[in-house]
Amino acid sequence: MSTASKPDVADVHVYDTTLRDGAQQEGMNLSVADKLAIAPLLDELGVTFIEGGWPGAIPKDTEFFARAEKDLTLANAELAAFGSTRKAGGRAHTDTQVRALLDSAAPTITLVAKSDIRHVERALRTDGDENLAMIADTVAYLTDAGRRVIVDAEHFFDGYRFDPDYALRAVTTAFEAGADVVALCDTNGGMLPDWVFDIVSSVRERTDGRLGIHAHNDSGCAVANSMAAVIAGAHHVQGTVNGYGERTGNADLLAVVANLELKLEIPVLGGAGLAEVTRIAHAVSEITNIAPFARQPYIGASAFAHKAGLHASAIRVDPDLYQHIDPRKVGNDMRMLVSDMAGRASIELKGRELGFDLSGQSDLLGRVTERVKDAEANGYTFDAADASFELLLREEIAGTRPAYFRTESWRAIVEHTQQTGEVNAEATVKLHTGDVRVVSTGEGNGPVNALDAALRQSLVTAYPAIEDFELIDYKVRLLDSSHGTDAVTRVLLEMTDGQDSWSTVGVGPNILEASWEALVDSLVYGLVRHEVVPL
Ligand SMILES: CC(=O)SCCNC(=O)CCNC(=O)[C@H](O)C(C)(C)COP(=O)(O)OP(=O)(O)OC[C@H]1O[C@@H](n2cnc3c(N)ncnc32)[C@H](O)[C@@H]1OP(=O)(O)O
Ligand SMILES: CC(=O)C(=O)O
Repeated sequence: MSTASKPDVADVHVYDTTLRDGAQQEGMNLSVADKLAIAPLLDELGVTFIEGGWPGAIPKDTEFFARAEKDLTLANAELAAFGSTRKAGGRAHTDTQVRALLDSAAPTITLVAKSDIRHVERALRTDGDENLAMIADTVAYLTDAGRRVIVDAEHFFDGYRFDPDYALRAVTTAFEAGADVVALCDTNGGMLPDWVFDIVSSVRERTDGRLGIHAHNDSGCAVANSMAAVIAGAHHVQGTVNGYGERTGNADLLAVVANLELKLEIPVLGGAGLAEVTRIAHAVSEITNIAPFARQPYIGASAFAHKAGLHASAIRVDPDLYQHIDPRKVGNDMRMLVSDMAGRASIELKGRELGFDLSGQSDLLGRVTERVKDAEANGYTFDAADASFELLLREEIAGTRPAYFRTESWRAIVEHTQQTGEVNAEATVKLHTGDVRVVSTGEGNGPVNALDAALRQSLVTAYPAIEDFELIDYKVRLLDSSHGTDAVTRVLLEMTDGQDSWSTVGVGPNILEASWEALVDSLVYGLVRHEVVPL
C-alpha cells in the first residue's frame, strides 16, 4: 500500500450515519427530538449526507423523517433514509418496507444489500441470483422514483476474500441498476488497512462507479481502513460522530475528515468546517448523554495536553515540535499538565496558561517544581486539579495563601438508624473571618456533604459569592490498599459557579481530612477567581 501520494480525488462525500448506525451503540437511545437536535449540528459541520434512520422499521425513525420534512432545513447536507433491499421472492413495488423508504420523502435512500454469498445463502436463505435480482429491482425502482440511491454492500470485504467474483457482481449489479454510490462495508470490522487498500484498488479497476467505505472498528483500524480506502480510490466515506456504533463502534468520522483535510489536503466539509469540529462533537455528546472521550484524536480534551517535562521544554521553543497539527485548526486547545513529570518549562508554560508570566524566574520555577514533585510523591495529583496547582503557584509567588478565613476546628458525625436504614450526618465548623468567630452546623446524607454545608454556612455572610458555588463531582481513591485502614486517601472535587468549573485535590489519612482539604481549596479558589478581597 502506498500512502505517500495524494489520491486523485475531485471530491469525497462525507456520509454521517450517527443517527442510524451510531444509534446501534449499546446504551444509546436517541429520541426523535435528539435526532432533530443533532441533524442541524451535522449540517453546520458541513457533511454531505445525514442518514436519519430506518423508516418503516423503527417507529421513531418514521416519525423523524415526517418531522424533518416539515421542520428541518439543511443548508449543506442531504437527508438519507436507510433500509434494505426487497424481500427474497417479492417485488420492490409491492414491498412494504421499500414503500416506507419512499414515503419518508428523503431525497437519498441507502439500501443495505448482501454481497457475501455465505450471507445470501445462510442468512437470507436464498440463492446468489435472487439476491442480485433483489438489488437490481430495488435500486431501479427507487431511482425510477427520482431518488438518489446509495448501496451499502454489507460484509463486502469478508465476502470478497471468500468469493471475489460474487462480491464484485453485487457491486456492478447495483451500479448497472442506477446506484450513485456503492459503499463497501467492513461490517464485522476485522479488516486491516493493507487488505482494504488492495481490495478497493481491485474493485476500482473493475468499475467507474463511485465507491464508498463503511468501516467498523473491531480491529481498532476503522479510521485507518477508511483512509486506506480513500487512498485506493473511494470517493465516499461513512462514519459517525465520536465513533459511536454497534460493538466497538464505527469509523470516527471526525478523525477521518480531519485526516482528509489536514493530512491529504482534500477539502471535504462544506459548512463551518474543521475549526468548529471540537465544539460540535461535544454538543453531540451532550445530546447523546455519553461523556466525551478525553483521548479521542483531534477533539478530545487530552488530544493536545502535554505532561512530560521534556515535551514542555521543547514546546516552549515551538509547539509544533511536539504536536502533529495546530490544535486551533480543529477548534481545540493546547494544555500543559502539571505533575511529578513536570520540569521548570512545564511550570512556566502552565503559569502562562493561567495568566502568570514566570519567564526568567528560575528560582521560583525551581521551588514550584520541587513542591509539585514532593506533593505528588505523597499522593497529590495536579493534572486533575488545576485549581489546587494555581493556589500553590500563587502561594509561591506571593509568599502566602489568600487568608479568607482561619480554621479553628471541625468535626463530623454520622448516625445510622437501624430500623429505617437511614443515614444522617451532622458537621460543625469553627472558624474566623477577619475578627469574627463563626460556629456553624450543617447536615447532609453523609459526613462530607455535612462538612460542605457547614463550611459554606460559616462563610456565606462574609463572602456572599459562595452562595453560587456548587459541588458537581466528587471522587475518592485509596492510594495504597496494602496498608488497609492506614491507606492514604485522595479526594478530587469539581466545583462550579454556574459558568466555569474548577478542580481541587486533597490528601489525608482518611476520607474526611482529604475531603476537608479539597473543599477548602475549592472555596478559596472560587473566591480568588471572583476577585473577592479577604476580610
Ligand atoms: C449491518 C447493519 O447494521 S444493517 C442495519 C441493521 N439495523 C437493524 O436491524 C435495526 C432495525 N431492524 C428492525 O427493526 C428489524 O430487524 C426489521 C424491521 C428490519 C426486520 O424485522 P423482522 O421482519 O422481524 O425480521 P428479523 O429482524 O427477524 O430478520 C431480518 C429479515 O430481513 C432479511 N434481510 C436481512 N438483510 C436483508 C437485505 N439486505 N435485503 C433484504 N432482506 C434482508 C433477513 O433475511 C430476515 O428475513 P426473514 O424475516 O424473512 O427471515
Ligand atoms: C450497513 C452497515 O451498517 C454495515 O454493513 O456495517
